[in-house]
Parts: sequence; C-alpha cells; structure tokens
Amino acid sequence: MKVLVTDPIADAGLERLREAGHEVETAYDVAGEELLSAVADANALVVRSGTDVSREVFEAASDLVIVGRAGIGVDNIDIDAATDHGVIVANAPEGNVRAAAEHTVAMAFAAARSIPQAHVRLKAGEWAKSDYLGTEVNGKTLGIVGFGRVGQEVAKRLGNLGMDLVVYDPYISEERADQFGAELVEELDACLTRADFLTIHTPLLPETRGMISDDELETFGDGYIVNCARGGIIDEPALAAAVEDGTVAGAALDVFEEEPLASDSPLADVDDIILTPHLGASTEAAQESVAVDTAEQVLAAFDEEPVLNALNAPSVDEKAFPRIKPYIGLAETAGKIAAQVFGERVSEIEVAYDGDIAAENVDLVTASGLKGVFEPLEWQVNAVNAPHLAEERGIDVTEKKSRQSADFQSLVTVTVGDGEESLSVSGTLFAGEEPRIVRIDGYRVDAVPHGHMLVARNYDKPGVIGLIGTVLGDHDVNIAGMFNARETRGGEALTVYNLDSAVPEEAAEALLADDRIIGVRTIVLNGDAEARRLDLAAE
Ligand SMILES: NC(=O)C1=CN([C@@H]2O[C@H](COP(=O)(O)OP(=O)(O)OC[C@H]3O[C@@H](n4cnc5c(N)ncnc54)[C@H](O)[C@@H]3O)[C@@H](O)[C@H]2O)C=CC1
Ligand SMILES: O=C(O)C(=O)COP(=O)(O)O
Repeated sequence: MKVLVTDPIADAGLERLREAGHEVETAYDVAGEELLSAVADANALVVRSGTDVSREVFEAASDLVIVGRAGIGVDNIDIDAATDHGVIVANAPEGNVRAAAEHTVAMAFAAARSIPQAHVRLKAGEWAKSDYLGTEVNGKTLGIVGFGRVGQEVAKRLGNLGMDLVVYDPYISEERADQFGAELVEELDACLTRADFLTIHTPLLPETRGMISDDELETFGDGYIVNCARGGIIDEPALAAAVEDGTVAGAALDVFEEEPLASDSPLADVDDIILTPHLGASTEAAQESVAVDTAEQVLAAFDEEPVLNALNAPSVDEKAFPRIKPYIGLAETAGKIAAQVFGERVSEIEVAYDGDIAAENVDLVTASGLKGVFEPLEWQVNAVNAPHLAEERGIDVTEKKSRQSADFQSLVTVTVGDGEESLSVSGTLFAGEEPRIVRIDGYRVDAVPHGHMLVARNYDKPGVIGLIGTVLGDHDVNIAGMFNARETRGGEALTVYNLDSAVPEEAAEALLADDRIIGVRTIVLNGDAEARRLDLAAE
C-alpha cells in the first residue's frame, strides 16, 4: 500500500508504516494540482494542519482508504466529502493534549509578563526594565471557553498556580467542571465578564467561528486573551483593534485564520499581541506520540481492523471487535443475497440480531449489512459511507436486537423491502466461524455463501432438480453444492445452488421456460471477504 505524508510527522510514525511493509512517500508543502497528482495512487494520506484536504482531493484519490490526522483538529479535512467517498478520517486526539496545554500556559505567562517584547529589546541592546510591569496569574480568574481535553489540562495547570476557574462549554456537565474546581457558567458573556485571562479551547465549527468579536472583546475588557485552539474563532481585525486601543490588555495567539500568517496581518503590528507559528503540538513527545498513533490507525484501516479514532465510521469497541468480526462479512453477504434475490428497488432495510450477537455494539455489522445490500446495485459503497448513502437516498434503516434465539447461538438477518414486499436472508456462523446462510425468504436452507449461487423457486414436482442440473450442465456450469427446501409436499420450494462459475442468461431463461420453475435469481458474492476466505481454504 502507498502512504502519502504531506505534513512533517515524527520518524517513529514513518518507520512504523515502513516496517509493516508499506511504501511511504513524503511530499511536504504540496498543494493544488501537485497534491492532486501525488494523492492519485495513494491508499492512505497522513496530514497535520498544513494540508487542505478538500473534496477535490477525495475526487482525485480513488484508492484512498483513510486520511490520518497526526493531531487533533480536523477542520482542514472535508469530512463529508471523505464519507461520500467512503474514506475513513481518523485523528490522534490524545498525544498532543499536554503539549497544547503547556503552550497555552506559556503563552499566558508570556503575555502577562511581556516576555517576547522584553527579549527582543534586550537582544537589541536595550535594558527596558522600567517599561514592563506585569500581571501575576495568582489570584486572577481564568475564563476557559471549551472544556474538552486541552481545556481541562489547562485548568489543572493554571488552577494549581492559584487561578480561579470559570468555564463556558454548553456541552459539559456541572459535575465535570466541579471535578476540576471550576465553575460552569451558562452564558459566554458571564465567562467574559468574570475573567481576567481568557483562553479558547473549542474546535473551529460554524458555531464557534467568529465567536469572539467586537462585542465580546468589549465585554471582556482589560485582560489577556490566549488562543491556542484555532484561528477564526476570534475575529482577528477586531482583536488587533481592541488591543491597539487598550480595550484588551494583550493577547497571545498560536493559531490563525489563514496559515501561514500573512505578513500584512493587522495582528503583526500590535506590540501587545504575541504570536507563535502554530507551535502548540510541536514537542518531541507529542509529535512522536501522534505520529505513531496515526500510523497505527492507517495500519488498522489497511487490515480492516477497527480504526479507533475514526470520526466518520461506525464505532467499534476494540475489546469486543474479535467477537463481532466474523459477523461483519456475514451481514454483508446476507445483505448481498437479500438484495439480489429480492431484485426490486429497496426502500427499507432491517438488520436484526438474535442471540449472543445482540449483546454487542453492532454499528459496524449493520453498516456492512447495508454495504452488502447496496453493492449489487453498483453503488460505490463501503461501511463508512453506507449509512450515509441510505440516509441520502431516503432508505429507512432499522436495527433490531433480541437476546433470544431459538435455533442458533447467534443469527443475523437482513431484510430488504420496497414498502409492499420484503425478503429476509439469515446467516449464522457454524463452529463460531464458518458462515452459513440458514434462511432465505422464510425457507430453512443450509448454504455456504460462496462465489456464484443460484436461488430457484420452483414447484415441488418430480424432475425439477434434474432439470436444473441438466440446464446448468448444458451451459458448462458445475454444481459445487445444493440445498432444497420446501414448504409442503407438492407446494412451493426453494433451491440454493453453489456453483463454480456464473450462470449465463440463456441458462436462466431456459429454466424459466419450464412451468415448474417460478423464478430464478443468480447471485454473485465474488467480491466478498468471506467468499475470498473460502476460496483460499479450497485451494
Ligand atoms: N495549537 C495547537 O497546536 C493545538 C491546537 N489544538 C486545538 O485545540 C482545540 C481543543 O482540542 P481538544 O480539547 O482536544 O478538543 P475537545 O473536542 O476535547 O474539546 C473541545 C470542547 O469544546 C466544546 N465546545 C464545542 N462547541 C462549543 C461552543 N460553541 N462553545 C463552547 N464550547 C464548545 C466541546 O463541548 C468540547 O468540550 C481544537 O481546536 C484543537 O484543534 C489541539 C492541539 C494542539
Ligand atoms: O492537533 C491540533 O489540533 C493542532 O492544532 C496541531 O497542529 P499541527 O499538527 O501542529 O499542525
């Protein structure tokens, strides 16, 4: 597999990918057409905040399986486009949290004590001691906007340095804030009014873009603002003006609306605004950690294992994965068979779980069932985009679970319908691993889901099985196995054949010409992981 890395990550991450036998190409600072051509044959793309992973990138990268973000923020990645293209987006949300929190603390001190300004003047030979009278953090109030991983680490550190903590985050509980000795306020304004120092730790979202602008700066008043989260959350011209005219005492910014920061940015001209070039995550420990975590996620995606920090794929619990893994292929197969036997436009899909499997988180299994249904309809589909495709096409998806199962330890049933008629296919695992289709449209069967299959509905009359065998033989189709199920003697029956090759259309027509045959459906499972596994076993 080819991994394209377009922002510098630690060698440990590159090594991990190479050791696993993958080709790793680094192409730092590529953008535009150059990026589109570099990504064209990549199976994974690894980025930090420097690469704009737009919809065009996904359109240009038809073999892409995963975009790994070696860090936290994914605002530079078009996740909807990734989902539309069935590409996993995964970040590394833990490894750089402490680094970002420490940088925030450093920036608060740097602003409060004018460290960079004094440093520059001293280097220039000026002993400007009397120009700087700083502010202590001890006994002051820190307003924290966004109380997630980084916000909480900042609270720990600055709380221990004697600051009172006021938090604004509409998505956390009072208890959570309490655990950090912080007071949760309901309005941003309350946080701004109370704070002497303000630090921002939200993602950049439509809701947080421009969240701190003229009015908020006015409300905040004479204090210090630190932003080590994302550019665009604070209105830059408004901040430059507020610090310039003394409304706000000072600011320290690590992140900018446009990066790299333009040299004519209004921020650059204001002495009491301190700037660093997005260094929050740039420590050796953080970079090593996020690079290795990202490499692990890329490898998991390549191996079709759960990608733990996937942001747009069905969630999977790492410990439970071995228990659900065999059902992923089974649900996909059941979905494929159901769609092909049904043969009509599908507007409803139900994936039902009976027995032990019902105790598990089956999001990924359900998504695979949907994938199976959609694949014969020739949609570009995988477990990442299947739920989204269903929603987009107005297909009703339901998941049902029952811990009871009369005949099987675990049973997965995919039912497809068009609002009037429906058809169900159930599968189980024999001996915990061998996939078997055990029910089709209510008939009890025992079919190995494998390669090419033929499902025939026929009247239970003498000679039918001979007829099918002869017609298939005449068309050079070898029968590997068959199973016949009937409702009542002489009534309707259903026969399932495993075949060594595809059924030609003329063979299907010849069968349908006999009035003992009610219908035939040919099924192809070739692309299926379970089928491949069985093929290998057969070899
Ligand atoms: N400067 C740098 O190098 C680094 C920057 N970051 C950035 O720091 C930010 C925070 O990262 P994490 O703490 O890991 O994220 P997180 O997802 O753990 O926390 C974000 C918090 O923001 C809150 N939030 C969301 N919308 C909000 C709103 N409208 N008002 C108030 N709170 C809101 C959420 O409820 C959540 O608690 C991100 O933007 C991330 O990209 C992270 C690491 C390094
Ligand atoms: O992890 C984040 O959100 C960061 O902002 C770090 O960005 P970087 O990896 O240094 O480009």
